[in-house]
Amino acid sequence: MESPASFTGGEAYQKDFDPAAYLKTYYSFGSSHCQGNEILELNLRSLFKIFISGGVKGDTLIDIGSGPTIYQLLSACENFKEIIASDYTDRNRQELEKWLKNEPGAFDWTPVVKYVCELEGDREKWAEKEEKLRKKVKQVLKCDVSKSNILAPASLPQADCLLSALCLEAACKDLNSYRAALKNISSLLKPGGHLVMVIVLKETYYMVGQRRFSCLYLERESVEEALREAGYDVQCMEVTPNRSQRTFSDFEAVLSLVACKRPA
Ligand SMILES: C[S@@+](CC[C@H](N)C(=O)[O-])C[C@H]1O[C@@H](n2cnc3c(N)ncnc32)[C@H](O)[C@@H]1O
Repeated sequence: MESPASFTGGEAYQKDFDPAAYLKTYYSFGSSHCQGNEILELNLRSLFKIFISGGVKGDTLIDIGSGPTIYQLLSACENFKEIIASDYTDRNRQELEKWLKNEPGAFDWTPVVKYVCELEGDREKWAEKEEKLRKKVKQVLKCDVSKSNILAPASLPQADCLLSALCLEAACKDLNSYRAALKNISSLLKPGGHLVMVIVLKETYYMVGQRRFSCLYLERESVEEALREAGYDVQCMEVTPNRSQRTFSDFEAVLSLVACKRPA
């Protein structure tokens, strides 16, 4: 199946991607939006398994296409000294900064942080974890995965770990650009370093408020092939079918993975 003709590229993201609507739809815990919550819980458990049980660790982690969200960093922040977040749009980066600076009007991640603390063994440590994460995120940078230097004009030393959740399939028009984007982001990773990804499979669109955003239709096999071609050995991969109601998007499964960058 082809992704829809109406590809929503950088301009659409910059103009129409509303961080508040996105957060409300997909990241309200305890709201009536069950789909977001189930998938969010699944992703939080996968990231817990990868970082806490699986022990992916190091000095620096770069999160690519962070959007306005921090859930993906909650377990990771236990295992890295420094985190760099990044996103394409100004509004997403501002929304993220608002939470990092604990400013009024920032999204309330407390229920999500509590859930992760519970997974990690002590629900009561949520305020400590929020503070830890706020300290560890050193920068929020502009990023464009379609460029060879994705963080230009910034330039960073290669990191021990790259994390990317739900970004490349949103940012890329076709499989060729997906493969190219994977290679672009990989230049930021040390040989032997880990790439952690959360990916939606067989999705063609997702809604942000009333706006429909396109998604590159991906199958597990195309992801595996793109990773091999970009120089990775996949260490673990888990596919979970989507059993929830499909109101805001049409994905069929979520894939989480850890891959290791082969030495050059
Ligand atoms: C579905 S959201 C995912 C956000 C967040 N990582 C999450 O897990 O909810 C897709 C993100 O990709 C970003 N994006 C779109 N095009 C991009 C590009 N060319 N380079 C980097 N990020 C891009 C968007 O700004 C948006 O934040």
